[in-house]
Amino acid sequence: MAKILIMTAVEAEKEAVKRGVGDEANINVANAGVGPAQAAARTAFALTSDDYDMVMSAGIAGGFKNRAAIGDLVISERIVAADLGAESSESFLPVDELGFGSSVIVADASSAQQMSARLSENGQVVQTGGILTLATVTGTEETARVLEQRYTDAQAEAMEGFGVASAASEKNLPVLEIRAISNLIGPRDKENWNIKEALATLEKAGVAIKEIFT
Ligand SMILES: O=C(O)c1cccc(C(=O)CC[C@H]2O[C@@H](n3cnc4c(=O)[nH]cnc43)[C@H](O)[C@@H]2O)c1
Repeated sequence: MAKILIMTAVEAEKEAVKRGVGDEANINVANAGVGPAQAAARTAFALTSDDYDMVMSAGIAGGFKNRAAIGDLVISERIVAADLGAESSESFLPVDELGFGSSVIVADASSAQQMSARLSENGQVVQTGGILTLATVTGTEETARVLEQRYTDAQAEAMEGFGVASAASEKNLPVLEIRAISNLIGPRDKENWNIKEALATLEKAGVAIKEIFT
């Protein structure tokens, strides 16, 4: 049976995933902390403790307006470091264009497809596409529109996926990011974040992971 490591940012996300996954011995859920740097460091450390076959980054996220709504689940096709690069007077230059590696990690297509099919069967609204990783939560309409135009496949943004995926890639492990939408990306308005609904969606994703991988 495949051994899976699931990294969440904070305790509430970890508990939601665990409620769905239950006590399966082949699935470990751990906290990565907030942001890509801590997530990469903690994932790399967690990967030294066991022989894992696959890594997932899971949690709540912001959804791009008209692409992913609150309560939807977004499953990654690409995990994108959206602020890794350089500004120029004309445009943002991703590291790829600077010749310093890649800002994109391709997600495991087979598990993405299985997760998407299982959750859709169970009535969950699922979106697939790019999930952006940013060290700073987007807080203006202007930045949201810039990101939408730059990443036309992006459904959601969060803060850990590329860090988790980078650690997995160092060990040549397949990786998947799954995000339950708690808020729309734009002007900061935490009172309108529906964390309860997003955590309930995350729990359903945990159930699907258990059903598929055990
Ligand atoms: O306050 C709570 O009860 C609570 C429960 C669970 C999670 C939180 C968080 O604040 C998690 C932070 C985590 O969420 C991601 N996130 C969510 N929305 C966005 C967004 O619009 N842009 C970027 N990241 C977002 C992110 O990965 C954070 O690490 C609170």
